[in-house]
Amino acid sequence: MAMYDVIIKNGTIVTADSTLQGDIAIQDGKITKVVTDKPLENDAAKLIDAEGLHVLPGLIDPHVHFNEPGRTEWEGLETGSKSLAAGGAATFFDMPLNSTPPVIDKDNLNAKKELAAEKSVVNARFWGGLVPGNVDKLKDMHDRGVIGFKAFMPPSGIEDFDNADDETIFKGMQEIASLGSRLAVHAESPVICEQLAKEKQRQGKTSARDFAESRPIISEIDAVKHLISYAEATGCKLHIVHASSRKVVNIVNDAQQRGVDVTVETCPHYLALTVKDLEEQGGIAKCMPPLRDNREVEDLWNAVLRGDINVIGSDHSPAPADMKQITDNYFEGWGGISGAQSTLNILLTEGYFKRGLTLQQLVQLASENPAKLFGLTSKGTIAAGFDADITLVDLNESFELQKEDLFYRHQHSPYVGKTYQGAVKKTIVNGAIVFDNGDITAD
Ligand SMILES: NC(=O)NC(NC(N)=O)C(=O)[O-]
Ligand SMILES: [Zn+2]
Ligand SMILES: [Zn+2]
Repeated sequence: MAMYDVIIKNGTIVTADSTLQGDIAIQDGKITKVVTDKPLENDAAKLIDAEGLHVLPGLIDPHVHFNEPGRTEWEGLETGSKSLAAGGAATFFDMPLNSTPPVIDKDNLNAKKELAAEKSVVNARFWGGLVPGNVDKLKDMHDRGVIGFKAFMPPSGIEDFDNADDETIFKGMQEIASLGSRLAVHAESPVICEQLAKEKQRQGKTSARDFAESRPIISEIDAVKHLISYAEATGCKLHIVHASSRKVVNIVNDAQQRGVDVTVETCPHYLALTVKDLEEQGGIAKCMPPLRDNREVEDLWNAVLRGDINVIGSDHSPAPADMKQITDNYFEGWGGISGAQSTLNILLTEGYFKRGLTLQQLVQLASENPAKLFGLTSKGTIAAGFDADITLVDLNESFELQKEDLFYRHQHSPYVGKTYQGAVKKTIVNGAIVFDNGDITAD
């Protein structure tokens, strides 16, 4: 009998605190040893030669919509989780909406948990939904392990997940504060967005730019300020998802300075795409909040580089191709980008290679921070005692993303055709190799 299940030999091991050459031993799904001063004896059932590769903690994607049960023709836990594995992620937090029924009570949560246990090739955790009328259901979901709660200020686009009015958000925050949990919010002002959208459409202005202008940055700022006031009044921990602009991040950072427990996420698409991509690629690049201009992209990168952003979520919100087709009216067509497989590629190519993001910063943002923020005490780094969630990357390999490379149910993404530097070679989840050189190898 070999001493270990797996040994990863001689890779460059990156954590938020260090970058060291060494060996990793894995037993029963856990990292049992990390040795950087001498080689480990080759006493394992499986030896992985990581010479020339970088070894990162598996990414944690805090924001995906996998749509199962009820809308698996849009994605599904199997295809969604395979795409994450192919992109180097070992864990996801699934949003409560776009699955039907949505996760707004314990029974729906249990149903989704069971499906994920059966179908996901990576670790799954869940957000619970806060919608009008379900404040008294939050505790049950909290007791069953949701990562936090999620509400929408503007309409969500899904008829069984209503947006939360102020009273729901306030009462919800009081309850969530008493549970010690966190409320994540899609923060765009429903008033500003609705009025501007009406005006645009009345004038027959429905281009990509018109759509983007109908959901301006100020609408995010207004919503975030409002939510921060509620967080201060109730003591509820707050999380702003998919901030599209540095200006939004600044509002969060100011509140953090005052001691408010508010955190902020941005997404790869706000760091890699602009409204020009929406004009050129059409519906495939439509999302809410919309893509901004180039200056916003650079400003947002500066926030990332300074450590002013807490986490990166893909906000993978897929839909079938026909729902993403827009001919001339950008107010129609599904809002949501397919991107879960590309997060690490974008952070490496746009961040590490182009803008000086260090690998340690990358690991902190994409792994350690989400683990710490959401209480995953055995994840987020590579150290003895932690779960063996590990991603092997070859920084010397570049590739052009092809449709056929995508594991999504619908093989489309605004990143297809783009060239990335740095390729995921293996993804290990709880000690098992689930992605290996282009193939899913999970049972
Ligand atoms: N119903 C959705 O999945 N919406 C999502 N859509 C986006 N971001 O365009 C989101 O997270 O708001
Ligand atoms: Zn959202
Ligand atoms: Zn989302």
